[in-house]
Amino acid sequence: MPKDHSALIAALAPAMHDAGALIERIKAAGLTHSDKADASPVTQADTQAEALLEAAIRAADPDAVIVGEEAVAAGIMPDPCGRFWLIDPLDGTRDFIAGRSDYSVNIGLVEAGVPVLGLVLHPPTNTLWAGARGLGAWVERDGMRTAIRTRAMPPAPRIVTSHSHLDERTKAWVATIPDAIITPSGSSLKFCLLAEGLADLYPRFGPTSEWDTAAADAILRAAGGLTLGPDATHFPYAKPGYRNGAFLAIADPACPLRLV
Ligand SMILES: Nc1ncnc2c1ncn2[C@@H]1O[C@H](COP(=O)(O)O)[C@@H](OP(=O)(O)O)[C@H]1O
Ligand SMILES: [Mg+2]
Repeated sequence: MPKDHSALIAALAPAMHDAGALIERIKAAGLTHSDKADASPVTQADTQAEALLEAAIRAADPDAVIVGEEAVAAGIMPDPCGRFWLIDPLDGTRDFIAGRSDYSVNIGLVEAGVPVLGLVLHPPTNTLWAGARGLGAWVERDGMRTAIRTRAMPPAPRIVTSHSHLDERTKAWVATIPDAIITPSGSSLKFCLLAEGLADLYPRFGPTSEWDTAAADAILRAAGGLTLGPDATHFPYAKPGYRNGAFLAIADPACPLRLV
């Protein structure tokens, strides 16, 4: 029997901090990066952090199916199934390489196509967001845990968009929202801003993979928000190749906005 969600988060949180510390050490020592087969960048930090996180999941959940971004890049991709973990050891690699601070470490658990548990760490500040279906969501800063919740939609909504991959369709959608305040940000931290009640909408038309979004999406859902696909149903996981199409993350579930 796998541990319950609360015990899994407690067991994995130390590994999240260890992965963050490892990434910061590698950054301080001077980064080199190479390009993967899909031309996206990878650093030593990505591969070493993924090995650490995969070992931690195996220790906490011995029969786990684990899908890691770097393992997939190396040709190891289990088929989507009813229950599996997703690891993105360093999301926002372009921002990381560019010297910006919005990158994150991500572990998510998907059950029956729904992201039900997530942990997201921001290495530069050692901030950890976590949450699970039925448990709520929280953030830990300086060892202090605070419960988090999404906010009601304000008259001037804050919209978060990708720093590195902002496409024309996303720009066009954002332009239709009156009085929007746009905040560019890298990585899954955009979902965390919604979960924490600091932003309202995260539209994304360009492609991502499920490891980019599962952990933080689980935290957003646990904090009261939702993520919808273009057909206005809950954005599903366990898709072929773990490929994400367009989605709209929404803080306030009463918000009527949709992607199309
Ligand atoms: N063309 C593309 N195809 C698939 N994923 C893409 C992509 N362009 C960006 N991404 C994903 O978007 C993530 C970055 O998100 P953001 O732009 O919000 O910072 C990247 O994560 P990595 O940095 O882990 O590779 C990458 O996986
Ligand atoms: Mg990523």
